[in-house]
Order: sequence, then C-alpha cells, then structure tokens
Amino acid sequence: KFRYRRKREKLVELIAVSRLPTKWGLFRAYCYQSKLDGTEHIAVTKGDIGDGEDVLVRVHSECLTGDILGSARCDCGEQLDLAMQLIEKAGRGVLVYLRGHEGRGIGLGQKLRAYNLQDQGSDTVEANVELGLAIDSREYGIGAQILRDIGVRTMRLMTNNPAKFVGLKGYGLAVVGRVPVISPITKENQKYLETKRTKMGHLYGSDLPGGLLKEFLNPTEDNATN
Ligand SMILES: Nc1nc2c(ncn2[C@@H]2O[C@H](COP(=O)(O)OP(=O)(O)OP(=O)(O)O)[C@@H](O)[C@H]2O)c(=O)[nH]1
Ligand SMILES: [Zn+2]
Repeated sequence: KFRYRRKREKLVELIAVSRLPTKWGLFRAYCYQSKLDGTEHIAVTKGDIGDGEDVLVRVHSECLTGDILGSARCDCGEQLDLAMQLIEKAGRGVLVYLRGHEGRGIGLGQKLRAYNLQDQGSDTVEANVELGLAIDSREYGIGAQILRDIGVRTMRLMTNNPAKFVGLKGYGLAVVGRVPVISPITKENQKYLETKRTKMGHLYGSDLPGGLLKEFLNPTEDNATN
C-alpha cells in the first residue's frame, strides 16, 4: 500500500551553537539561517529543554530602536529584559529573536516614517496604513521551526499579543499557557500601548484571560475565520 505524507519544508538551517554568558546569566546561543532570504536569526536557551514539554518561551520581534537604543516609544526593550530575567529565574526556557520583523514587518526606515506620522497625531495602526503598508505582516513559521528544532513541544508563551498564539501553532508545537510581559506605562508609550490594546487586541491584564485564552488555543470554526 502506497502512503505519501508530505513533509513541511524546512525553512531554517542551524549554522552554529555557542556558549553565551549574559548579564542575566549563562545561556546557549543558536544561530539559524533562513533558507528563504539568508537572514540570520538567533535563539538563546537556558537549561535542558529535555522532553520539550511546558517550556517558557519568548518569540521576540526585532526592534532596533527599542531593544538596542533604549527607545521609550515602545515596550520592546523592557519586554526583552523581562523575558530574559524570567527564563533565567525559571532555569529553563528559550528566547527566539526574529530579525526582519522590524516595525511589525515594514522595516526600520518605514517605522521611523511611521513615528513622524504618530508625532502628527496618527496612532501606530493608522500610521502604517497612511504609508500604504500592512498593519502587521509578521510571520511566525520560521520562529516555530526554530523552536521545534531546539526540541520544544509545548510552551508557555511570554506575550500580550493574541496573534502569536495562532502564528506559533502547528509545526508540532502547542501553546499551553500565556505569561504576560507588562512594562510600565509612561508618557511616551501610553498612546502606543493603548492602541495595541484597543486595535490589536493586546492583553494587558496581569490575570490569565481564561475564556479568551481557551479561544486562542482551541479556535472554533467561527472565531478561527474572523
Ligand atoms: N510599524 C510600527 N512598528 C512598531 C511600532 N512600535 C514598535 N513597532 C514594532 O513592533 C514590533 C513589536 O511588536 P509589538 O506589537 O510591540 O509586540 P508583539 O511582539 O507583537 O507582542 P508581545 O509579545 O506582547 O510583545 C517590533 O518589530 C517593533 O519594531 C510603531 O509605532 N509602528
Ligand atoms: Zn519596539
């Protein structure tokens, strides 16, 4: 009997692994190269991923201004710091740092243009639209494949963004919980965070949204298509 099971194409290749001592503690660094465009992504792991069950995971979108230059316009830098702290504290976990996600996919230059529009009154969603660009064009398939390659099977995801639950499922991965990554509200990031909450559905309650979470984990026919 002939059986043909089509394997999902592998989009990443492991290039190198090294020890990575950091200000948060000792990690291991994995460099993965995208076979689609050659982009080098990095994942850092703490401890033994073992059976891959119930791993604390952060999938972080590159934000040069926030992660590196201390921009107060967004919460990215704070979230990165918090995620690394939580993984260190747990003694086991993975942070995947996705390049090419800059500006929710529009790139660095366009993000700065979007900032100018935001200084003129637009919000973060309107600014992308006014530039003729997608509100959020990030894809998580590469991130999912990196996690799977590292040995993750089920994860507690550090995020406030419900779109990531959907984006990271599949590829043999399942999300079994959410860990909020909340940073302080300031004068500079207030409107940005509020827009993410009202227009992009980000969850900022420190409580676990039971009903909502269930919906994202097991979407029914109805809410999967909306
Ligand atoms: N276009 C645009 N991108 C932004 C802006 N502020 C931050 N970003 C980008 O947004 C991305 C981070 O997305 P967020 O929506 O903040 O967070 P998230 O990763 O989706 O969700 P969390 O897991 O909760 O952090 C990074 O790539 C940033 O460069 C902005 O005002 N406009
Ligand atoms: Zn940012």
